[in-house]
Amino acid sequence: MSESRDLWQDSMDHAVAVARKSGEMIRAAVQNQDRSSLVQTKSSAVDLVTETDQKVEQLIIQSVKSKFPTHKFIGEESVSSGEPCVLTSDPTWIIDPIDGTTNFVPRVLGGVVLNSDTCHRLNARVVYSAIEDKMYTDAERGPFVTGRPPAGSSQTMFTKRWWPQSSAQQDPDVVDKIFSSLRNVLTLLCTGIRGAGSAALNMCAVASGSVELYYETGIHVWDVAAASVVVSEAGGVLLDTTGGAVDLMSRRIVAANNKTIATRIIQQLQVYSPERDDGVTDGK
Ligand SMILES: O=P([O-])([O-])O[C@@H]1[C@H](O)[C@H](O)[C@@H](O)[C@H](O)[C@H]1O
Ligand SMILES: [Mg+2]
Ligand SMILES: [Mg+2]
Repeated sequence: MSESRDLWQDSMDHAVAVARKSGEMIRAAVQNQDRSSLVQTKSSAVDLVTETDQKVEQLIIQSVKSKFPTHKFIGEESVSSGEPCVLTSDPTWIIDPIDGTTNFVPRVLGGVVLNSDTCHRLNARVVYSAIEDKMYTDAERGPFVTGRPPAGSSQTMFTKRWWPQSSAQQDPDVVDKIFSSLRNVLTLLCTGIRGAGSAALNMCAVASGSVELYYETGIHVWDVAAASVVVSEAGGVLLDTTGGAVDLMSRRIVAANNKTIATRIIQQLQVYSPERDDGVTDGK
């Protein structure tokens, strides 16, 4: 085994182990009737964080630091507390301790509370649906081949549901663009629309072939970093909502079963551009 393969395997093993520990913490919090009293807000009154999000992120960071002291981090709650959101060429763990906090708070569960993390540059990644106890780690096994054609199939009709999603928006112009895009795509033949309340789980649904498409603007790098690797490895397609190559810091993403489906939807979308996660403004 090469040195980089060893590091990849070590990182994957560690990510899986710490995701399982995080899952125990999340499930214990779900049993705790009082946890909604620990909810705070971040960038706006509808941007929620709980004590569990913060504790899980610290658990992951401390655990990874003790195993890989030189690795870097981009964590949702750390960035929210003022840490930089910068991707360098160093191995970097991109952490979303709970993806789907707005479901976690009122205990609307059903598999939408999860932990995702990824070690950028090694492509080690884990998306763990803590409530379902389902680990999305390997495109060759597990949930990806349970009788459904996975992403990457040649199916080009919308025979299944597809999942657009939007986080809360305060800007009426942006809301107009969201509804206009939705009106355009609803006129295409599809069997229905859904949203799990978790960007990462929506993308894993594309990877596993449960749905054909997911798109969203306003997500952050930690919402989609790990799941992007899962989609790619399952043979799916990732693009920017502009039709260009996906840029994880741009906060825009389309994940689809194949390029034909992605392109048909992109033609219907009205593009808007939230402030990038890395703060870069030059022409993007
Ligand atoms: O805040 P969080 O629960 O980690 O992540 C959110 C979820 O993925 C949600 O589905 C998506 O619509 C938001 O854009 C994300 O920010
Ligand atoms: Mg998230
Ligand atoms: Mg989160």
